[in-house]
Amino acid sequence: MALPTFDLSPFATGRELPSPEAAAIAREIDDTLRSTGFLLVSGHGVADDVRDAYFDAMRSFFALPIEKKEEIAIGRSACHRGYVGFATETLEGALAGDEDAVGTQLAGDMKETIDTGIDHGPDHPEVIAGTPLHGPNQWPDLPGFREVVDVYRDAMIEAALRMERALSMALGLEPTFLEGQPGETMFHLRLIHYPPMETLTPEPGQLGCGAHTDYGTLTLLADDGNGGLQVRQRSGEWTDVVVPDGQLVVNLGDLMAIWTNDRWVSNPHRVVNPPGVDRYSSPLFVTPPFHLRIETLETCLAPGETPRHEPMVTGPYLLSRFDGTHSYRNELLEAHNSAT
Ligand SMILES: O=C(O)CCC(=O)C(=O)O
Ligand SMILES: [Fe+2]
Repeated sequence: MALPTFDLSPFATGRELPSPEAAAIAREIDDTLRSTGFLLVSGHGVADDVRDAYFDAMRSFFALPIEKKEEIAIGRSACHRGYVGFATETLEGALAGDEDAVGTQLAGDMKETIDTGIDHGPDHPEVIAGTPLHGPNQWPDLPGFREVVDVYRDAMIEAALRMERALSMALGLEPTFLEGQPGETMFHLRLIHYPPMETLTPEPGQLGCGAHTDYGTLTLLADDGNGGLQVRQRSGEWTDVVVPDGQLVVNLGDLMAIWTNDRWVSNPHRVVNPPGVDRYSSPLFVTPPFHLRIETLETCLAPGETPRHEPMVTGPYLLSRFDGTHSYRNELLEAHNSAT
């Protein structure tokens, strides 16, 4: 399915907002998001050479022997950062409002990842306060790797800010509404490798990445052009997402439904490992500050209308979604892994 592409350059940091040009794009984005939670963006500010160096770094890391990769295993991190091995995360069934379905499919995803976030040193106030999900990344012993990933994450955060400005305007709010929420927005950059299908012996229903919705507000994803990402339309049909070279896919996470009272909702998506070729992809997950209470925005309520969702505090909600899907945090999945 060809998704529409929107130019984010009018929302770049330093550009005057709101501008008539930005307002027109924001209106079109709103029209699209009322029917599907997926779209493409250009003008996001991530330079091709920055992206190419990052994808090369991903290939180098995932080619390392498993013992080297396990040196930075996520289970060694107190803040959910590090290497997640094959079949240890199970996204199938991780759908909003359907938490009971998580874990009914126990065969884990046929992918491996590194989960990273903004590096928080020991003096960061949230680290001092012991807030979960805040702390340092774990880095492999690969020269230049950390620098390349940090440069790419910074570029992707700028892309995310452009998108947040567009979404804020699309909701009839100040352009800085989303980025200006009190506290520190969580930006989790994930590096993913999917091996080719024929190198695997999947259990029934096992996928590269099981059907799920994303948890936060917004995800921006780059891939290597090898395909495999599929999105479920409101009609129930699964369609392939083709990401043209140089563009990013943007999709909504579940918290957006609370904020917008279901004007915009997330779509389930999944990855089928492509045949004959490895797939590398990388989502940046944008989640509002840990302590922020998400409740329906006034601009998304018609006169007399009441919110359809209970308010939710971001951090505990995100942790509960991680607990359901990561075997190192979930006894049921852990037991399945050690038995197979
Ligand atoms: O690799 C992809 O294309 C999608 C990954 C994804 O949906 C996720 O990690 O949430
Ligand atoms: Fe996802």
